Amino acid sequence: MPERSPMLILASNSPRRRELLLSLGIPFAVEAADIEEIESLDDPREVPLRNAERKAAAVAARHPHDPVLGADTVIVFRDAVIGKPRDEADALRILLSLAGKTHEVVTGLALLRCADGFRRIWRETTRVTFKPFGRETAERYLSLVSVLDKAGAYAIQESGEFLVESVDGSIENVIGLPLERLQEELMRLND
Ligand SMILES: Cc1cn([C@H]2C[C@H](O)[C@@H](COP(=O)(O)OP(=O)(O)OP(=O)(O)O)O2)c(=O)[nH]c1=O
Repeated sequence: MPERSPMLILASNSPRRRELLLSLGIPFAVEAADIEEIESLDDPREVPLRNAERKAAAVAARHPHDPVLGADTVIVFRDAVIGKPRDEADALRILLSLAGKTHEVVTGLALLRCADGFRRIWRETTRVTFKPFGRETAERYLSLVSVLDKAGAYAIQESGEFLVESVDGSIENVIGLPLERLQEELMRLND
């Protein structure tokens, strides 16, 4: 028997995910998985799914009676994954490569509970189109926003208007946690 009532655990270091999950008004605890993330696979859209599953599984193994949520956000552009930039120069290169074009922001989600084998793994995609900006705008953006911990070297929630022309899909998904489907999946935990 568990020593306390089961509680949702968010397997993440991301303050943005914490804030988004808080907005659902569900009690939860946070315990980061700290796994090594996969950076590429033949199918780039599989990368966030596998990473989300690995993050959730690492924490779920330590708390078999609690449901655990893992998530991973990547950019997919020209059939390749763009993760977090290595350094400022890499960030500038990434932003310039995305300027004037449309990319996908793909978040993988995994909700696992070891005790009864509950297992839901899904992904959500948002299409983001960047303005056709040049080096000056990209450098100005990088001087304003800290991007080294952000997939694709930008944060739509921080001065995103510098870069973003349009968004097709969930904005929360771009920030790291798509809430609508998540809410539905969380309700299944009690079925
Ligand atoms: C594109 C984009 C990404 N991001 C963030 C979301 C994610 O936190 C991060 C992508 O890295 P992730 O590896 O998905 O997450 P993380 O390392 O921050 O946290 P953890 O693995 O512990 O859950 O980039 C934004 O905040 N805004 C954006 O516009």
